[in-house]
Amino acid sequence: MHLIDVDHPLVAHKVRLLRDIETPSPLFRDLVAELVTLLAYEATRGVRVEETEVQTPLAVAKAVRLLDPRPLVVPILRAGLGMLDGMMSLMPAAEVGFVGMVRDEETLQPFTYAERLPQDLSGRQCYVLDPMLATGGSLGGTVQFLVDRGADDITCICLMAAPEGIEYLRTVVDPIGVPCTLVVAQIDDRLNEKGYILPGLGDAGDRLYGLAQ
Ligand SMILES: O=P(O)(O)OC[C@H]1O[C@H](OP(=O)(O)OP(=O)(O)O)[C@H](O)[C@@H]1O
Ligand SMILES: O=c1cc[nH]c(=O)[nH]1
Ligand SMILES: [Mg+2]
Repeated sequence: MHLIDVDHPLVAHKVRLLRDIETPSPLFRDLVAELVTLLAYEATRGVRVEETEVQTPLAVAKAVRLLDPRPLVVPILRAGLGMLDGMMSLMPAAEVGFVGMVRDEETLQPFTYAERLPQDLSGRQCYVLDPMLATGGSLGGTVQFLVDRGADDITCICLMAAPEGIEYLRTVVDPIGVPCTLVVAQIDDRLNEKGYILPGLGDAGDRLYGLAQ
């Protein structure tokens, strides 16, 4: 697994605002979208393109266009949905598949309650979105879904990751042998006893959309 820890002062500035307990949901949502576009710039560096030409008003220029099949963006609901618009604004031609997962707060095991992915993902580049990589169960489970459908190139984009989650993801991804990149804005210190990232930002889904019952 290839790890990219994005080191950029604007990213760090926005992460501070995101962490702040005083940041209200509307601003939190805007910050998540802004951060995603900054991370996506790094994450899509390897997006597959083919050479073509374009007619300008003056001459023919060499150019590139996204290669088919188009990339697939996969937000992990709920919190990953907050990252979708920012990603799609950078890559509007991409398609979108959905995975809904929620952690059991006692066992910390993810429960899959929704899944809408293309049957055949062979030859597709997949971009998985989830702001938080804590134990890694949710992201690891999603990567496994994609690999089972034939995905052969996976990039995960997270805002915050715990070292424990990164190591767990490696144990899922490395034996599979599919190229996988993890792009993160911030690697935090550790998990607390309830599986929350420290210092983190709390529950990303709740901060985006309100308290879940
Ligand atoms: O790495 P893990 O230990 O699996 O934890 C991370 C998961 O927890 C959060 O989702 P949550 O289960 O709170 O669901 P939500 O997005 O609906 O709030 C987060 O968005 C990740 O999906
Ligand atoms: O810190 C954490 C861990 C899991 N899910 C979150 O939203 N935040
Ligand atoms: Mg949550």
